[in-house]
Amino acid sequence: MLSRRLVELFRWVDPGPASSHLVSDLSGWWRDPEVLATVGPALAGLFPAARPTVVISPEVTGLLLGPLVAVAAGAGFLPAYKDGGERRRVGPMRWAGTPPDYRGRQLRVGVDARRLGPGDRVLLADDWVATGAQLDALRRLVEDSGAEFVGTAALVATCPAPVAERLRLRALLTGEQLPEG
Ligand SMILES: O=P(O)(O)OC[C@H]1O[C@H](OP(=O)(O)OP(=O)(O)O)[C@H](O)[C@@H]1O
Repeated sequence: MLSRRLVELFRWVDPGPASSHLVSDLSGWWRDPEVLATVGPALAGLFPAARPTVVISPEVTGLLLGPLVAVAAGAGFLPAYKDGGERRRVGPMRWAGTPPDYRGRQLRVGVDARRLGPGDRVLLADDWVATGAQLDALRRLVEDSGAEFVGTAALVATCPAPVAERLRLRALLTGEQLPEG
């Protein structure tokens, strides 16, 4: 079963003396053929009747995970970028600001404005919802675009309950199911 496999392959790692805390290492998930084959259908399956037209996920991990979910859901994929990144953008962007995320960063996240609008049904997807700051900004961005927000599918959810409610969050794992950091 996928959630058990995710727990088995999950690690906390010490990034070195510059850091005061352990960080999650999800590389075992992406390296595992079984996880890679099943993670998209599992997340899309959390919203079986949603019929999204597009899945949106924030860079960088979202660029890997989002398309797997989109293929399984029969939807397209729209990447969300963080402002200030290296990537060159073509066309107008639609941006939204975040409150401090799990690293204390206040970011702007954005998507290609031409690729989202009324008539779209949007499923957000991500690996880990910590504070929910990034996804909550994307939820607002989606609603401001005139598209319909259908919910959020994630592998791990550790965010506060009110945020989870706003995001209509469904996740495969809670923080308690992972080993202690
Ligand atoms: O709930 P939040 O506090 O908003 O944080 C969760 C987000 O942070 C992580 O990505 P990160 O920005 O570290 O980028 P990465 O995908 O490159 O690891 C994670 O993949 C989520 O996208």
